Amino acid sequence: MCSELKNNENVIDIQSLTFKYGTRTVLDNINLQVKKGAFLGLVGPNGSGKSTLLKCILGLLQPSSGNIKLFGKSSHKFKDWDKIGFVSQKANSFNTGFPATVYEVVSMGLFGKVGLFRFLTKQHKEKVKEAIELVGLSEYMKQNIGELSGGQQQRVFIARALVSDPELIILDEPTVGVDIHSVNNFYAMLSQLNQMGITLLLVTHDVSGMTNHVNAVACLNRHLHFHGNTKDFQENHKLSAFHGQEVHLLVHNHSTRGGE
Ligand SMILES: Nc1ncnc2c1ncn2[C@@H]1O[C@H](COP(=O)(O)OP(=O)(O)OP(=O)(O)O)[C@@H](O)[C@H]1O
Repeated sequence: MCSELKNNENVIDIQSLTFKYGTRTVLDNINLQVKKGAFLGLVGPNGSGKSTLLKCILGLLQPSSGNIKLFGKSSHKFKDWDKIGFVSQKANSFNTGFPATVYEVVSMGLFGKVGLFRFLTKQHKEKVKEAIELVGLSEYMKQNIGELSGGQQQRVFIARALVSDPELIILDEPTVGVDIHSVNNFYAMLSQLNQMGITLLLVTHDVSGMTNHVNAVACLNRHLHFHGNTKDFQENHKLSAFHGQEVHLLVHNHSTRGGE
């Protein structure tokens, strides 16, 4: 699926990035590299600049200074947006009362490639089914999305991102509103996608939930305070320095089924 970049190459390369809203600096000299195959958790307190950083990466905001490269290309010259899937908070991304089946919602992920109101080919239809299967929702294919649980709905949005064969998926707080049992399964599914070679950047407040699944963590609070592997992240002194108080991580080694 993801063959163009070698394993040690950067999917995202952020160099000396500063972003200001007016005169207020909310991102200050950020340097962050996300390697191909990484599953990076980006954490930080409210207002620390996480969404702003994502918007800069996605080309929705222009940095005040610094550079962002996506797949080795400057973000302002980057055109292969098909390579990047984006899954936002469920509540912000979709009106779940919308009368559409799981199959229809996932098909929408192909509109960028196929065009709106064009017919899907047999291969496209197979692709949609494959994506739904990958997120474990085959039996819900014909069900209305509004009838699914929060965790299942988020899986639908992942499948919608997967149909265009992205090499990187960026997730902004995808577990907000998802019950605790479904969250574990949701992370396990993300790990599976990562093992298939998809690079993942997960923005979350759920520090304890994600720690067992991601393979690297970045801590943002206007500055990048830490970027490294989960083992180092779990050392309390790093977290203390970051949050200004002692933080205890809950690390769950079991996976709980149910709740979906
Ligand atoms: N459009 C805007 N205009 C001015 N200031 C903004 C704007 N959007 C965000 N901010 C401010 O920039 C700072 C960073 O916001 P941002 O939304 O990036 O943080 P965040 O880490 O994603 O927060 P949260 O976890 O609460 O979603 C905050 O102080 C916020 O108030």
